[in-house]
Amino acid sequence: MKISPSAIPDVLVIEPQVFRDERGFFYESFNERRFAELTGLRPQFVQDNHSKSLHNVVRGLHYQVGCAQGKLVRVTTGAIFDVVVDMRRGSPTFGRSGTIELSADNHLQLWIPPGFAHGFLVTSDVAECVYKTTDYWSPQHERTLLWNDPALGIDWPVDGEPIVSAKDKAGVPLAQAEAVA
Ligand SMILES: Cc1cn([C@H]2C[C@H](O)[C@@H](COP(=O)(O)OP(=O)(O)O[C@H]3O[C@H](C)C(=O)[C@H](O)[C@H]3O)O2)c(=O)[nH]c1=O
Repeated sequence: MKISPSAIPDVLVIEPQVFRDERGFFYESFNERRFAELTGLRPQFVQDNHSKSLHNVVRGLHYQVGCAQGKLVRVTTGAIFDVVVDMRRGSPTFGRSGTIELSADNHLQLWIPPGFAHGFLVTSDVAECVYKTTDYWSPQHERTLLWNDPALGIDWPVDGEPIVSAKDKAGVPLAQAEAVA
């Protein structure tokens, strides 16, 4: 397993060691001891999520206030353009976005600390995204940042009009968004 920093300090890119043979491949998708050795972090995950999305779907940008979730995200089918935005009040990178391709082929994972909005665009025909969270989903604490707010400066590689939920279409621009204390 290799850990590399991303454009935003604290957001980490994880490249697992993949063992391939004539049958296929095997890799440890999470190892608490190894993760702690390499990052100094011991996130306590309480929830595993799995979503499947069609081509050109955008999900997000979601975050929680009061019970912010850290997330360990990977893709098991297809590929996504994954996006994080720093929503931590007082952060020197507040409002800064980071993007990365996560795919079933590259096996990359993203560690997103609590306090970040997260979302993605599906760039393959279909994509399955699985991720662990360090706190429970809480609808009343969930906030939606407008995914295509020009102030975020995110160059989404959309294929025409993306498929976006009503909730996400009603997202809040960064200038009006609630920060995470
Ligand atoms: C997030 C969540 C949702 N739900 C239910 C609520 C809805 O009935 C249904 C779909 O929820 P939603 O449209 O919010 O799903 P996504 O748009 O994939 O939300 C996720 O989008 C971005 C990518 C994230 O990083 C978040 O983890 C998460 O907010 O699942 C649950 O029962 N538990 C949950 O933890």
